[in-house]
Amino acid sequence: MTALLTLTHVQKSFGTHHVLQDLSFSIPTGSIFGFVGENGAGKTTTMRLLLGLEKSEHGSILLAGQEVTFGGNRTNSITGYLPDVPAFYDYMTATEYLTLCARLTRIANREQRIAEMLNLVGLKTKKQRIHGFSRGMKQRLGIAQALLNEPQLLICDEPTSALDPLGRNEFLELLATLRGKVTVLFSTHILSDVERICDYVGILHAGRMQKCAPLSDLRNQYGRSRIMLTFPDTPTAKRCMQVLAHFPAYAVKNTVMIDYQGSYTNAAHQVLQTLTASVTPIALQHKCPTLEQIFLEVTGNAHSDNHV
Ligand SMILES: Nc1ncnc2c1ncn2[C@@H]1O[C@H](COP(=O)(O)OP(=O)(O)OP(=O)(O)O)[C@@H](O)[C@H]1O
Repeated sequence: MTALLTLTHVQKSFGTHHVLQDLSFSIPTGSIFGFVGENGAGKTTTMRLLLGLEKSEHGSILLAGQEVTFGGNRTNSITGYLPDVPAFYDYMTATEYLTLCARLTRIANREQRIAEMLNLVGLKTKKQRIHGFSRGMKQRLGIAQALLNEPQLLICDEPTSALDPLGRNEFLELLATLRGKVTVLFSTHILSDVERICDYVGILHAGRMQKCAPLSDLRNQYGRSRIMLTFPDTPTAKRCMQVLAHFPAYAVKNTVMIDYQGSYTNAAHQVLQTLTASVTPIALQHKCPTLEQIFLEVTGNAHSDNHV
């Protein structure tokens, strides 16, 4: 794995509040990296450090082999940034606005690059002014702007939080098309969005990166896989609990949940072999651990009462 971005032992405090205590992690080149943490965990602070907008007390940040420094803007030429609600000059059209940005940042081949970006994000409106854009269109224009300078790293700070389900869906599909072309740092509270498009996940908690791994590894390591049996009624589910007395199972109304480790096939086989004819389920479902379960476990917020 080659890493585009590496943070090593980064510390950042505001007065006596130690927000980042010892933050170390890497983002593999070309990946979509889901950056998650509770409110106030320090995600925005980390992104501001990556953009050279905050000064750390300790540690180093290397982006594409270059040191990121406070107030320095060298690495910003290879970084794109998309905030949750991007601001524009609303009286302009998308093309006018991108032309202004391209002029300010001295981008070569302006016209061609702008046309490519508008095409990439699917904004075909030539004459419409930005004030008439939906939130989703504005977010897509935000991506076009952030990608204008062909960055190696695209930082997105809660980019879907202000979007409706349709806009969110379109936005995620667009972000997923960037996989392998741009390395994306995707900060969000919406864990289902991370599950949908990210290959790597970093969980920030108590000033440190508690876990940083491919999502598939976290699924294997954390969270419980379950088998869910559905019965026609609650009494049958209760009878099933008696039959499965030696399994780590619990009943919720007419369903029975069974935790298992290892192979799903083996676990399902054992359960079905143990069941008797009087407790035949009407459905059997395999429940994979969700990122939410994993997140709660890693941050120490998982409840022992595991009813779903
Ligand atoms: N300029 C500042 N001065 C003082 N405290 C700050 C400053 N910026 C951030 N903080 C504090 O640092 C902590 C981390 O804030 P940050 O915005 O980085 O968290 P976050 O993980 O992005 O949270 P959220 O998910 O709510 O946006 C918070 O307690 C916040 O109040």
